[in-house]
Amino acid sequence: MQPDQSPSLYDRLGGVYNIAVVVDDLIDRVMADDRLNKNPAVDEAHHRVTPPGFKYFVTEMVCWAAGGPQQYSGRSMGDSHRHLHITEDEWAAFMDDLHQSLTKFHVPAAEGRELVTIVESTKDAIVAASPRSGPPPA
Ligand code: HEM
Repeated sequence: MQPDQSPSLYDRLGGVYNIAVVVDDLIDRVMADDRLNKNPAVDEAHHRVTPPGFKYFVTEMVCWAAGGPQQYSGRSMGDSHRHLHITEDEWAAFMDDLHQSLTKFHVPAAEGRELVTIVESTKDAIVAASPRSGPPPA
């Protein structure tokens, strides 16, 4: 970091050790969330992928998106979610899980909002890919 630059979100969150703690809690919530697992495709995938591997990819992605030195090495959000047919209600449940994890670890409001903005930026690739998410905008 240059002296005249403000610290990245990654640095303000405390780097990978802190980000991984929040992702660990979030993925535990998401994988056990009945609101998500009532979707059979999500339920199948949640029982197929291993929690450590899933946490690894999401941690890597959040670190990268927050300005850390990591390079995200997983699939695109469209490629990894298209087959899951995720609905608006399921998206809302995921965001509720995220807010619970941010609250649990007392992530400061400003940094929490920036993280939520990053996650929201993936919504079109994750939800709009679903044939069940409604008609395309006019
Ligand atoms: C309702 C919301 C979501 C649900 C139900 C969901 C569920 C899943 C499931 C089941 C998988 C494994 C897919 C498979 O291998 O067949 C997956 C992969 C993944 N998801 Fe999500 N997800 C959601 C939102 C998000 C968001 C918001 C992010 C990131 C900001 C994210 C990041 C990832 C990553 C990084 C992978 C791994 C990609 C790979 O395997 O290469 N997901 N998700």
